[in-house]
Amino acid sequence: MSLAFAAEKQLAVSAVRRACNLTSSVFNRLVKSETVVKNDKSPVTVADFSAQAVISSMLGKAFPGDPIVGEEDSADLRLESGKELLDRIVALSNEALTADLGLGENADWGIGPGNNRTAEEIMDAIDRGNYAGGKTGRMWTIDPIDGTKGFLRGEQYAVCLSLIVDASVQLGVIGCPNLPIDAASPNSPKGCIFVAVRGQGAQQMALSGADPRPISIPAFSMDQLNFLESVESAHASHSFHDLVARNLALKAPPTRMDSQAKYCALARGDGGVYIRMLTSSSYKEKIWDHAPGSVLVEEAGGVISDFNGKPLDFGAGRSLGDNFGILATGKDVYPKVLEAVQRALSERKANI
Ligand SMILES: Nc1ncnc2c1ncn2[C@@H]1O[C@H](COP(=O)(O)O)[C@@H](OP(=O)(O)O)[C@H]1O
Ligand SMILES: [Mg+2]
Ligand SMILES: [Mg+2]
Ligand SMILES: [Mg+2]
Repeated sequence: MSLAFAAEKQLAVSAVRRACNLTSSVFNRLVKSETVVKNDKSPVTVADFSAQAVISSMLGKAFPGDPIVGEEDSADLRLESGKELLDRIVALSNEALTADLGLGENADWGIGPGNNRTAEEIMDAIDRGNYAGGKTGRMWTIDPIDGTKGFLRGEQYAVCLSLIVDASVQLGVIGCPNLPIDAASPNSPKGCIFVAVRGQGAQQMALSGADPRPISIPAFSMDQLNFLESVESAHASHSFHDLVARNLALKAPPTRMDSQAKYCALARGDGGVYIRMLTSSSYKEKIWDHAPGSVLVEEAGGVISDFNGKPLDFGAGRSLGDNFGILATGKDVYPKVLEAVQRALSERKANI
């Protein structure tokens, strides 16, 4: 008997790998090039749309009935002013879809030489990501480039895909083209894919699929524990995280990293706690920013919840349901860290 979600996992890894190859090549060709003026966001825009088109095209072939919650939509590309952008996206998507990787991928997924899509097909693939989400049935989430700011800085970013069934994340695949395979030697080759299927554990492999190995969250003593937090202070409140760190008397400084690479770092023990305090009461966290990371952390033996200890609600639409803050860490230290978060919340309230 084959394992649950075996076909989905195979497709998801292959789609994320092709999308990672694409985003790396856009970075090398465009972001690094000196012809791109500083603060020009177009390389990330091109890579974002193309990566979503590649993943969605493959999902559409393999699982045509499954809806997709994707971050991007093609409205801008359908305007006259979007023509040039669209041409680049079609060329890049087709380059990624038709590449012959020699990895024995399934020919039915519409990939490999000769599988070029038209501009209309590419835009339709992007727009298959417009699903509103919900409590029941199967749906995929795509975040083609998570950590767009990190991508432009040449730092961490992630290509993220998940399968949610009846509001429970069953499969998460995260590609991190800039993450060293071995965190202990930062000069080791870069580029990893993280995979988790519910009930089947968590795994890391090189982008090529080589060197697959199970990963899990090690037991941390409070002395060794450190926080993993966003680089962008607009995304998460560093000052609130500092308050929690003081409550725990942490000695190690926080590691700042963009994207769901933080969840990957946690899952293999590069850091001890993922923490994310909202900076604005009007912002709702998006399900594609946390679904793959959440199943990865759980399958690596960790716990993920909001700051009230409630599970993340992936069944309330494109945004998370009624959750406040995000906390993920190993099972053994979780109760202590949650308590420190709650103490920091009441201290902050008392000081307002
Ligand atoms: N005000 C805000 N608060 C929290 N998250 C935000 C935010 N504005 C944007 N984000 C999300 O933060 C993600 C990056 O996560 P991190 O801060 O952990 O690197 C972004 O993903 P994208 O880069 O895919 O748009 C975006 O969805
Ligand atoms: Mg994102
Ligand atoms: Mg994104
Ligand atoms: Mg975004």
